[in-house]
Amino acid sequence: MSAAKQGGLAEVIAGQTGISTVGKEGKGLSYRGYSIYDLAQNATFEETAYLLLYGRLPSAEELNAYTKELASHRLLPPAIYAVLELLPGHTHPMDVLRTAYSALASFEPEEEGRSALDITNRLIGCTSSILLYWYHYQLNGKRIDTELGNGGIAAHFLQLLHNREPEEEQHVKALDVSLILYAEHEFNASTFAARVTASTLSDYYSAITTGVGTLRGPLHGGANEAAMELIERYSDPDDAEQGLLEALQKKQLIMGFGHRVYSISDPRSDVIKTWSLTLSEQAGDRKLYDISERIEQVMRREKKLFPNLDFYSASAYHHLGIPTSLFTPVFVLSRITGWSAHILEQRAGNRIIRPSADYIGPDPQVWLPIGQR
Ligand SMILES: CC(=O)SCCNC(=O)CCNC(=O)[C@H](O)C(C)(C)COP(=O)(O)OP(=O)(O)OC[C@H]1O[C@@H](n2cnc3c(N)ncnc32)[C@H](O)[C@@H]1OP(=O)(O)O
Ligand SMILES: O=C([O-])CC(=O)C(=O)O
Repeated sequence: MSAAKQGGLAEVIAGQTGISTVGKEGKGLSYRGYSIYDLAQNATFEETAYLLLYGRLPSAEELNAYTKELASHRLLPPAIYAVLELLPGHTHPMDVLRTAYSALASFEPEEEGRSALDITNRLIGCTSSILLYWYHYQLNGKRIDTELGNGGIAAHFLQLLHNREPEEEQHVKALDVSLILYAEHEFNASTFAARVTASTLSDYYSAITTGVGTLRGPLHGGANEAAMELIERYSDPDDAEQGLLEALQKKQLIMGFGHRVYSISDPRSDVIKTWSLTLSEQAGDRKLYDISERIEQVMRREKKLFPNLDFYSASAYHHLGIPTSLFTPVFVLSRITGWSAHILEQRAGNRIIRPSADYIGPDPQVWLPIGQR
């Protein structure tokens, strides 16, 4: 490894987990032993959340009760709606989520007989309410009813976003699959950061807001928004190829490509790519998909790099009518499950996470009184 490539805890085993594995060669992604492909094909997001949080698949009765429980959390305390109304329209929606979670901590703290699991379910259930109440209020001063809709998390999100019941069952399914794919990924940066916070015996909300803040960066969850900005820059695939070659010549990072663990492909990318194509064809508009595919070809040819989950999520979300600034918050809606499972696992076998550093600073110095410096 070159000197420049040191750091970032690359390939360091930083602990144990029973929640998910990306496999030894980074291609066998599974949650609690279930392949991501089986889950994306057969499960719902609620079923996946249950699996991650309770450690096993639910029975039909348990799933029904759990889905209802999550739906019972859509109403927020009046003070939270008031806080959301105070946040200006230029606030990044990730800041909105972080702030609302923090505010909720003072109204529904962990200490008052609420377990971390209770709060997890509360946050999964009310995240769309937080995000879309703020979004509509800032966009057109409208105070939406956040309890609307009978469906699960994906249907609720789309209903609040578009102010109507989702017309296309395929749209709900596509978002549901995306939430499954985004739910959990071992010791990624935001999960690891949340575990560090949990390891100090801090409260659950602090660990979750740590996760939100860490996910926001474009090298991690923020890459889905950056990927959309990239794709939208180009008028057609040839334009994209030319633009990309110029960007690579300038040594620019192409967001939505590469991965710390995977070296050949991200197993989640094929699944979301298929959905991106389905949604594009359904919309009768393949422009973004075709541009994305050309970018993928150029990245493979020029850099031997492959799209990660964030890349085709961008065009898929676009066809679901999700504004780009809400892409990373949708990632949060899903990843709360993974973060929470890890916070619980960390607490169950806790030892404070505190690595050591290799000191490369100055040799011991002679103290100079302030007047002599
Ligand atoms: C759901 C998720 O969070 S997935 C990750 C989302 N993030 C992104 O898509 C951001 C773009 N990708 C990246 O920045 C990186 O690939 C990361 C952050 C995902 C992984 O980082 P690292 O493991 O540190 O990758 P590393 O820097 O070692 O990459 C190896 C080489 O490939 C290059 N490279 C890696 N990704 C990219 C990229 N997206 N565009 C251009 N070059 C890249 C690096 O510059 C480096 O080149 P060098 O050896 O000449 O310096
Ligand atoms: O694992 C990582 O480093 C990033 C990632 O793909 C995720 O968090 O889903």
